[in-house]
Amino acid sequence: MDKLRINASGPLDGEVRISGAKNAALPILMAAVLADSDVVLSNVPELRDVATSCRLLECLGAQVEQSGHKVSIKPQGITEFCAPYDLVRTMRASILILGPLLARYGQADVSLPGGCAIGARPVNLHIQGLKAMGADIEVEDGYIKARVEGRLKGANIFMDMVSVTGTENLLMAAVLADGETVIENAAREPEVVDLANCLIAMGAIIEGAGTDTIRVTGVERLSGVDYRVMPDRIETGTFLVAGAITRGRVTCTHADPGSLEAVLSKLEEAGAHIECGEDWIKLDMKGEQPKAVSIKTAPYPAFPTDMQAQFCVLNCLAQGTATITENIFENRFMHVPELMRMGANMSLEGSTCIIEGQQGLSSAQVMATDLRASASLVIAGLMAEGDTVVDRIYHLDRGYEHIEDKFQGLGAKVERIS
Ligand SMILES: CC(=O)N[C@H]1[C@@H](OP(=O)(O)OP(=O)(O)OC[C@H]2O[C@@H](n3ccc(=O)[nH]c3=O)[C@H](O)[C@@H]2O)O[C@H](CO)[C@@H](O)[C@@H]1O
Ligand SMILES: C=C(OP(=O)(O)O)C(=O)O
Repeated sequence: MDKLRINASGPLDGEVRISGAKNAALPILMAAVLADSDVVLSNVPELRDVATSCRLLECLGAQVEQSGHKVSIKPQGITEFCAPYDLVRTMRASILILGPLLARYGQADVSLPGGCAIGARPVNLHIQGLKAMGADIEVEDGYIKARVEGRLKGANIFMDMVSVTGTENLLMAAVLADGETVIENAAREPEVVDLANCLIAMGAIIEGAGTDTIRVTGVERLSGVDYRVMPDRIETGTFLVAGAITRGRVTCTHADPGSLEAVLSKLEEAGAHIECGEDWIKLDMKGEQPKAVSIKTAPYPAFPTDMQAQFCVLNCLAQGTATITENIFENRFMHVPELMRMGANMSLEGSTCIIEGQQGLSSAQVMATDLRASASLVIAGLMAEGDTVVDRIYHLDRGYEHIEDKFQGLGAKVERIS
């Protein structure tokens, strides 16, 4: 099994090209099921989750060709409607196939995704919303079995909690439903907006994406599309934090500064000098140690839970003491004990982590437990004397494209070992 070996690297310096967003690419790949002609996507990151999504589409009968960052999908041949356990268990976002299959073909059997390292992650809101649109749904033998006679019906849906994939699933179901659907308390994440833009380019009628009320007027058919996936704001944030903790200078190109306001404002509070252009962000610490910053995660536009682990590391290496409160997932501090093994001064009180900053960390063999926890251990290794070895990096390969090459391009000592 692959591992990453990281050594103390001095200030990072240089440019890194940001890839397409995993969390936008995955729903958009699933949306191809809704089209009645070819869908061609560009800026799709080469990630394990993307490969899994392509396998899932093929398993349904679609023809999928992947060449670099381009994925072409011919959805016309879909004749199977089951997302099997073997695929779903490796990627929770497989649940995003439920809405499109049901809306387009009236049936879907999707293995129930299990709990995972960061929390239980139920899908009750996805199921309730689809039921409100007229679907019959049973959970049997570990599968969500959904059926509808004819088209789904437009409905008014109030989501009890803000759910990103829940909003996306219901949005993809609503675009082919009969009549108007209103999704209230919808997620406002930029990836929801990217999906909505792609659906609109396919012929869907959607208003309000990016606000908490999305209105959809269902249409009878959607056509294929050529669509470019938005830049990955979490990958961008991860490289900026790596620049900040190493007191370096990092420019992210092909990025989307508008999707990162909460993160950039916390980096500025930490003492970073930030400059943005239309599609680039430059961070310069001018050789200074960052200052500790307190954070509370919450749905967009507030601070993203997917950047929480990386900011834990920033605080471990900052001047002062700060608290980080995780409000989205009940078990998303799995990186804390690993960082403590590297000498970090941290303690947990319920959903809050209290962190006292210091100048450096010590190396250790550490284990990645989930995607962003893994990223946090890699950046921690950049400020630890000796070899830090991060095990179980298949989590990282789910969400970061060529991570070791990108870090090497910034002067970091990060290498993949078998
Ligand atoms: C593929 C993708 O886009 N993944 C992102 C998505 O995950 P995902 O869409 O799975 O996360 P949600 O926004 O749904 O989860 C938010 C909260 O709602 C709860 N919940 C959700 C659905 C439901 O039916 N019932 C329920 O109780 C969850 O347990 C969690 O506590 O948003 C998360 C929150 O920004 C990010 O960390 C993930 O990177
Ligand atoms: C939790 C994440 O992803 P997923 O929802 O795909 O598990 C993430 O991207 O940090």
